[in-house]
Amino acid sequence: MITIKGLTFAYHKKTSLKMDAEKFQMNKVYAVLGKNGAGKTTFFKLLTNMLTNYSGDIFIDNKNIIQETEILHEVSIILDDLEVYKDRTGFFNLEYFSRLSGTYDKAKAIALAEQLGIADVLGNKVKSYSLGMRRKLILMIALLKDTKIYIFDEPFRGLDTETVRWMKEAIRELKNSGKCIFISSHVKEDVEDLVDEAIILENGEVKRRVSMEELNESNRIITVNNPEKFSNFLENENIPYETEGGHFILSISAKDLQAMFVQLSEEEIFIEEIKKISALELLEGGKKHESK
Ligand SMILES: Nc1ncnc2c1ncn2[C@@H]1O[C@H](COP(=O)(O)OP(=O)(O)OP(=O)(O)O)[C@@H](O)[C@H]1O
Repeated sequence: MITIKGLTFAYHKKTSLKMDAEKFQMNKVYAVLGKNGAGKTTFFKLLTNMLTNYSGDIFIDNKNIIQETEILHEVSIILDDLEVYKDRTGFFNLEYFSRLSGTYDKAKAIALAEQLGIADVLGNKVKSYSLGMRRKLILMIALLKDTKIYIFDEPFRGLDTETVRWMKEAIRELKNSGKCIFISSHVKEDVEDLVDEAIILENGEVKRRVSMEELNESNRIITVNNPEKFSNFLENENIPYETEGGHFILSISAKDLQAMFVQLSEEEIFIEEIKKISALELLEGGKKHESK
């Protein structure tokens, strides 16, 4: 398990990540989502001691990663901007990066490369690779390691649809073997069918954590003639909602919505517009109102 306590990190005095009392479990896939600059990569770098001048504590399996650094052998990380040695072969890079924190199994590397369709080019210099081939090589570097935690920064970027499917399957297999996996992505659809929970970062803070169930719920954006009356109604009925730019966001089934229509018309609240939206589409906005 990963536990974070009172974490604050600043680049040049500007707070870039703030996180408190967050826990992440094994056997789960977490998506870390957020706009450019939200703090995704910073979070990953903090988890792996690439950035250490922070206040607060990060524990992996109850070991403070600053004091007991050997626990980081249990973490594989692939950052979006990982630089491989372009003047060397694919084989060289796989062996080099594998040996940095463990052992190298050439047979496993070849088997993995065959699945990814790059076995034929592993003997060639990386500078002759296409972007997709280079991305595959980078994914292989992470997948060849046997660790408890895997961090993939934008793992699907530059990959074709078939490889995205393959990578998702690889991530599911890791999860089924009890690992904890973090992935960041800008493409929400890429993570929707994969993750157990999404961590929504905004300006370096966790805005929300959304479960898989919430991700798959269909939400509705509702515009009404009398917003004040409608919010009172929702609160009286104990229906949780969020608001965004004068609209209401509700997670409600079609059946319950029908029943609500009747009640609303009795109270002279009229719905002007309803739009269906997936939970992930909401993640960049919305102010949560828990019903009391
Ligand atoms: N080396 C650095 N020096 C100074 N500020 C930095 C540095 N790296 C990141 N930042 C700042 O920290 C904040 C978080 O950046 P980070 O790269 O973690 O965001 P991100 O969510 O990964 O963004 P992206 O989606 O663009 O990769 C941003 O405001 C960014 O400008």
